[in-house]
Amino acid sequence: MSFLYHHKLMNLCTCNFSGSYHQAAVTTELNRQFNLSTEHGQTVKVCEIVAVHKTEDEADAQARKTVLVVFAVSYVRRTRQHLWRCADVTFHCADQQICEQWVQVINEQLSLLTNRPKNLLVYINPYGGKRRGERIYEQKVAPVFRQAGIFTDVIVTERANHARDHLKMEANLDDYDGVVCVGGDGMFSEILHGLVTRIQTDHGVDQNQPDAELVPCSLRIGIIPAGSTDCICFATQGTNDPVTSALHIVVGDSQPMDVCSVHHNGVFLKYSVSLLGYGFYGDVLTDSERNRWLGPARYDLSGFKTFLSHNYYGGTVSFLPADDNVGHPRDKLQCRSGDRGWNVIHGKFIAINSASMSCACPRSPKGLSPSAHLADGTTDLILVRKCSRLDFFRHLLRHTNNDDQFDHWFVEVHRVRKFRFEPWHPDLAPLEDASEHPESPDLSPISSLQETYDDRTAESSWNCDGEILHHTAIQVSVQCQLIRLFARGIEEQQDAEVAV
Ligand SMILES: Nc1ncnc2c1ncn2[C@@H]1O[C@H](COP(=O)(O)OP(=O)(O)OP(=O)(O)O)[C@@H](O)[C@H]1O
Ligand SMILES: CCCCCCCCCCCCC/C=C/[C@@H](O)[C@H](CO)NC(C)=O
Ligand SMILES: [Ca+2]
Repeated sequence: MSFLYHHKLMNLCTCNFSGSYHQAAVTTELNRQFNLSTEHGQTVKVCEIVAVHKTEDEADAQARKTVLVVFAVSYVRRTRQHLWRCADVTFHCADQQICEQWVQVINEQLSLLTNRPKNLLVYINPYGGKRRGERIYEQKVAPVFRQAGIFTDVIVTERANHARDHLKMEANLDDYDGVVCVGGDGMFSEILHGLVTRIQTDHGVDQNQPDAELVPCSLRIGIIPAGSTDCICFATQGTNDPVTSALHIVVGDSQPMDVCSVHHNGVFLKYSVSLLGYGFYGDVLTDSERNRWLGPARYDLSGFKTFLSHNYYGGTVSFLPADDNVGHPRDKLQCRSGDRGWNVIHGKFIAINSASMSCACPRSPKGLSPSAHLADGTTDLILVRKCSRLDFFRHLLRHTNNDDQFDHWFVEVHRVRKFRFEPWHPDLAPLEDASEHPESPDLSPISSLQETYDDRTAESSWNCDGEILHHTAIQVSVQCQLIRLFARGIEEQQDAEVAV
């Protein structure tokens, strides 16, 4: 149902929300921020109303020398580039009873929206990003929650893994409709692990079994971006803006999301929702952790250093393509259990990236895999083979413009449901990789940097949503729609609402 206001309808506005209310003539006047002279109209959907409340407008009443009863409707207003703001439209009525009826009816309509959270558990990482988590929450988010009548229990974390452990062992999840994470991707990872592990424990599911059927989480997770990359927030709502996130939570958005489970020899290691990166992104993260004091700038410095190092790593990647379940009636593959359909690739790789979502972030607005989907049960496996520095630079550059970053001879991408990686054992590693491109001379003048590098012994590490994994041989399996966020994915760009 829509709540329509238009300057031509303002003087006689018909209120008939449920059929049980009599017609009411409501004299209204829009706030000064709206231009009454324009011909444009505007519709506010009830599901995008944040709150309605009676207010005082003494100044206006004095100017008009008449007593006016006023109520204000706060609603979601789209501005530019997926940014949402809370805007108010104020209605003036000559009659107190009519005003109260409007407020009551709107509140009744809001109470029918059962997807809206009423009680939230909020965790704030005071040390994420530029260390502004607490301020961001208090100044930008708490007022929106208060306005929407949401109750919160807030925990400012005192150590790494505080939020994870609290969710795993202490929190009374029945008290809440959702969990809010104020921080970056690392903090989100804590919430993810705490919540998913708790649900599996409560349901007696053993996470160490790579083929275990995991139980989806009923509680949704909201992300208030206050980290360095904030790629999960950016890729699920199109912007890293705390107020926009708060409003997606208030309106009760729900976005299912795939989660990768990562195992090593049958032992559970971690979950990942965005990037699992070996080689380049693993090395960037390892180096950046040494420079945490630099804040978000640490990624730029480490990215530059890692690019200059130009390391590559030998290994074997096996994967199960996403379309193997579909098959074809004439493919002669009979229904049998086992590992049919696995592809195996041996090679030397600068980067092995598994992007379970686009991994868009301000540095790379279209992300590592622009067409990856949030909830399709697959991850995009991107293999960047050994190539020249110049070629790798061209590849990286394409993450920042509209050119296709996969359109290089040394890059291949596969949409997969599962994959495995095994680093080459130094004694078993082939001396030459037959897959290397014959015409790819290293055009870089900095090739001396590579002289001490032994590509038969070197191993990188895995960057798992911004956390380092301590094993290199891993098995990864996508768990379709294991969690839900207070988000709706990136909306098709609409014309931003201007003053009406
Ligand atoms: N009170 C705390 N003290 C120290 N570390 C904490 C605390 N609370 C959480 N952490 C840890 O801080 C790490 C980084 O936090 P967060 O992800 O919020 O910021 P970031 O690393 O700057 O951002 P991004 O992950 O987006 O790059 C997380 O791995 C989290 O476990
Ligand atoms: C010549 C300019 C090259 C610019 C290349 C930009 C490519 C950037 C791609 C960034 C993808 C980030 C994916 C997100 C990963 C997060 O999980 C993680 C934790 O926050 N962040 C990082 C940086 O590892
Ligand atoms: Ca996916």
